Amino acid sequence: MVRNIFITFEGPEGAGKTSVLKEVTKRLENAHMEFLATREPGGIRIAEEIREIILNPANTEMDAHTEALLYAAARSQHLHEKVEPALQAGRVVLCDRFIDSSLVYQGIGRGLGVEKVRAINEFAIGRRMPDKTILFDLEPSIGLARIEANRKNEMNRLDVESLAFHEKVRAGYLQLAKEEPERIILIDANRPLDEVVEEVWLIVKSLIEEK
Ligand SMILES: Nc1ncnc2c1ncn2[C@@H]1O[C@H](COP(=O)(O)OP(=O)(O)OP(=O)(O)O)[C@@H](O)[C@H]1O
Ligand SMILES: Cc1cn([C@H]2C[C@H](O)[C@@H](COP(=O)(O)O)O2)c(=O)[nH]c1=O
Repeated sequence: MVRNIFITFEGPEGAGKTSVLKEVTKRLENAHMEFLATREPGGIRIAEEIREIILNPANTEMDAHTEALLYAAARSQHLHEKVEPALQAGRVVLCDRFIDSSLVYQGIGRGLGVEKVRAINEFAIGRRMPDKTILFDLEPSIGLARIEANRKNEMNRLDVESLAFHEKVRAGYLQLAKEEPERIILIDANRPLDEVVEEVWLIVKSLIEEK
């Protein structure tokens, strides 16, 4: 049975997207589901190399336009090389971040404007949008504290932005969720990890079953 569905995980830093994706992946494996779990920026060699450049804390001189274009370039390559083929093969695709991250981090956080950032992304990805997006909502101070508390988590060039930047990002996500309630499912990420995993698993399972 073809179950191609494109689901993205979005949210501010430390909201738990990566941790939850890992657990959901295990459950999909146990259910013998054909799926691809991937991330942005990255997921393939070229995009991982672009990721290194964007997130390197030493690259302090990077202009906001350059940053937006690099994210869009990584997204284009990742989409065409990995995501589209998986969807065409009938797989469930789960992706840790996608276009909404650019709309809020570059469009709102950096102040480039959502519509300008959307336009360069339309060039990068055409009409492809996620079927559903799970938005992990969390106060940025809590997410950043989670990252800092775990010494294994390195702070990247975006993590070290001011709290005010991260608060704009969160507000941007909540605004997007208001504008697109059909696509964006808002969840409260300020709960114990196992509770969040359970909720997200039920959402993913029902989306796949509805397909
Ligand atoms: N619900 C939770 N409660 C407490 N700690 C959590 C929870 N979810 C994740 N964490 C911890 O917070 C840190 C960040 O989690 P994770 O990497 O999953 O977040 P993320 O949303 O992917 O962050 P980023 O976008 O910055 O990569 C990790 O140390 C993780 O163990
Ligand atoms: C896709 C995308 C990401 N970002 C930011 C968000 C995070 O700070 C980093 C990615 O790190 P993570 O640990 O994998 O979450 O990049 C962005 O600003 N714009 C984007 O399009």
